[in-house]
Amino acid sequence: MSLLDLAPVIPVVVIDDVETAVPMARALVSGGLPVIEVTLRTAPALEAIARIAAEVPEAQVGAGTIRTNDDIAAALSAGAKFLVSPGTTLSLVEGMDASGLPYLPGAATASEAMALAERGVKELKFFPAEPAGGVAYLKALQGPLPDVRFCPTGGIRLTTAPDYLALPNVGCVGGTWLTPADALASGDWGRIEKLASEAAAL
Ligand SMILES: O=C(O)C(=O)C[C@H](O)[C@H](O)COP(=O)(O)O
Repeated sequence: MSLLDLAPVIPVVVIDDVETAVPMARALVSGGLPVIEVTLRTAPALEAIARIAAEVPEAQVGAGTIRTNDDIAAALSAGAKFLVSPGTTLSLVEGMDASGLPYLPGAATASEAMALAERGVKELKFFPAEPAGGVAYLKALQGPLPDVRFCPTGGIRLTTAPDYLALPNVGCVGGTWLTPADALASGDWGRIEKLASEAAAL
């Protein structure tokens, strides 16, 4: 099944302390969000992916902020199940394709989406969703690019997600609002599970 259709929301997670990775993933899964993107923005990110992959088998853990082919290799060896990038270069999409994993390459314009669709890649991350034009922009892309589907991410919250999810060219949305830094730091797994269950009901 397509990455876009597994859950209405993909939590985008920034891990500062590797010890939070497994309880956080369990809270997200219990709340109903099994697809989790761990951004490669922090030092513990790869170890966090490895631990979630090993200890939370119900989760589908992927690597976000993929920018280089070295990132792809590192994500693969950590056990990532999918790859997400904020934007796309030719070598990056070639590397993602060669990885054998599902992937969501980033695109923010009609031209970027067309370049990927020309290669047969038609499921994309729309980033940064809100600054790039949000719901109105995606609605406008639907006419000329009806076969391209998106996971918009960037500035989306629980209250704005439904407008995106109502679009026919949106499969799911991504966001960091499910795992607030203060909830991770204080180990407030109940709060994260509640945020996940609200999002899973969208
Ligand atoms: O790190 C990445 O790979 C990214 O592409 C950026 C993230 O998806 C956004 O930063 C989402 O963050 P919020 O706007 O807080 O929901």
